Amino acid sequence: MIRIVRVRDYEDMSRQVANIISAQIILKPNCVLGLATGSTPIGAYQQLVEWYKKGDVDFSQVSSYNLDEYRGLNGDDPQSYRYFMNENLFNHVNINIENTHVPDGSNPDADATCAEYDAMVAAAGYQDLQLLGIGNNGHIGFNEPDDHFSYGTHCVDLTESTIEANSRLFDKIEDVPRQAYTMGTHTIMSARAIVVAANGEKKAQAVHDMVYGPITPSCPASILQLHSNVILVADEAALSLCK
Ligand SMILES: N[C@@H]1[C@@H](O)[C@H](O)[C@@H](COP(=O)(O)O)O[C@@H]1O
Repeated sequence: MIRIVRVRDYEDMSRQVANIISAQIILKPNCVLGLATGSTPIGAYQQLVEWYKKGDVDFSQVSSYNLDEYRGLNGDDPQSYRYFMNENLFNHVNINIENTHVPDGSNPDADATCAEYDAMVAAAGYQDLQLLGIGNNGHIGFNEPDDHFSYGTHCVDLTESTIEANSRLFDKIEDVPRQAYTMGTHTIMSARAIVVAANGEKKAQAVHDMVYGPITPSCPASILQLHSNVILVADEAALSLCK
């Protein structure tokens, strides 16, 4: 079931999402968080850093597993998702960096990287709370539209639309990696609770299809309808097709 929280704007969305994450940490200080990258969660991470500095949220026992990483990028690369997480959250709070996990984009052995990542998430007991953004084409993590749902962590060929959407963060489109390692559907759906954040008109079709469309791998996010505890935090623009 997907519960919808309507918010005014990006700032409001960020505060609501940060509140859900901090509530999870307060309820279970040693919780396992599933974390996401992209423009969407940046505001929520900033809010959490602010509350951490005020002493209202303590990450000392938290562990985290990120959804995805570009294949071929080292964690020191400013375009890598490991770098993004360090810059936007981990370096500013008291999380033990050893307890933060991102698939190893520098390992060209896809089978080994993915198997190792799945084993780690499973050994941690899966995510208490998974944070998700949504791609313009309905992708979650880097699970792109396909003819079947993926299972565990795997290597994907990014679609042209995703490469184009993400090229805004690179100097030129040729620099965007063509492949990524991503948690699969089973891993994402194994989380006890899931919060999806979405803002802006570009997400409207994907948000509509996620909530009201058929459950189909052509909109990977639609599988969230089968999860018992999903909260969608979205602004009016992202909800504009959900009448
Ligand atoms: N792999 C990431 C996703 O995890 C993210 O949710 C999505 C939306 O990104 P944004 O938040 O920048 O719109 O696309 C990226 O490609």
